[in-house]
Amino acid sequence: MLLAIDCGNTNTVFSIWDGTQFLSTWRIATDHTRTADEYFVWLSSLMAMTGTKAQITEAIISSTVPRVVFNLRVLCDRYFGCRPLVVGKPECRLPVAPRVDQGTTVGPDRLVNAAGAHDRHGGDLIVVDFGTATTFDVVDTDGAYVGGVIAPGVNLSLEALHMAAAALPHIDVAKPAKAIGTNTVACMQSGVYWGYIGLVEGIVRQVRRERERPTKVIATGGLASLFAQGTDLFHKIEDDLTMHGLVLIHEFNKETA
Ligand SMILES: Nc1ncnc2c1ncn2[C@@H]1O[C@H](COP(=O)(O)OP(=O)(O)O)[C@@H](O)[C@H]1O
Ligand SMILES: CC(C)(COP(=O)(O)O)[C@@H](O)C(=O)NCCC(=O)O
Ligand SMILES: [K+]
Repeated sequence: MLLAIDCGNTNTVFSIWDGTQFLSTWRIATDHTRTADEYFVWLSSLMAMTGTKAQITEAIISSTVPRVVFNLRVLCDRYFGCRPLVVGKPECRLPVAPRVDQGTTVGPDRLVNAAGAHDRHGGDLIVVDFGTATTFDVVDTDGAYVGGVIAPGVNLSLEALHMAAAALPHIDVAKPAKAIGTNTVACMQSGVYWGYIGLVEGIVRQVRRERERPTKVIATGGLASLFAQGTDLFHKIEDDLTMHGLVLIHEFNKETA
């Protein structure tokens, strides 16, 4: 079975793919000091507690945090006896090569999202991923990642408000009942929620103007469904998009080996 690992700047997600479906998905805070042994204790206790019977023999990793890859590699080697494929490394091939400036490094999560979304929806696409940063990945008709947009993430924006202004509390993102807030928290929620809807709609409008062709918008990431309540921009919301892309890239590399 395949262990697929999606490491973001905030959270790292582990999913087990049995060849047909995901058996389980678990999330842990991203921490580059976590050792292979710690990952294994955590993983094996979750497997035992949920009765997940999985013989892991293969692994694929996408990480936006380069420092965590070392310990994840050790995890795969020591406990699962395999060498993981790491997206972004030369030995990991992509179904379609990205078309970007020479010498640039695209976040592996964005390459994975592009592959996963194109497999499900075809081109042309914009994938919006609400992570630590909010990314917009533009996917061409043939599935190539051709660029995009990186905007500050929703929680980063809230954190920045709280950090910079003495009277503004730490709050969670939520869809406010009204745009006009009648208390501090409601005002902040409105600023971030409706400000973000404006950001997403504005960026998509501008990208579509540059692309001059019909382009579907696919959203992913934990906050996608919350923002879908404020706009009809999204053709589809897919929580498992990155994981789907990881499985796809793994299969592609096996087939073309
Ligand atoms: N369902 C959710 N509801 C509220 N906040 C969420 C949810 N899922 C993720 N978040 C928050 O969104 C931010 C991005 O999370 P995540 O998608 O895991 O980012 P990354 O992939 O960059 O690690 C984090 O601050 C996280 O706490
Ligand atoms: C933009 C990102 C920080 C998003 O990461 P995430 O929010 O998923 O942790 C990541 O994709 C990244 O580090 N990218 C490198 C630069 C680029 O994609 O062009
Ligand atoms: K991500």
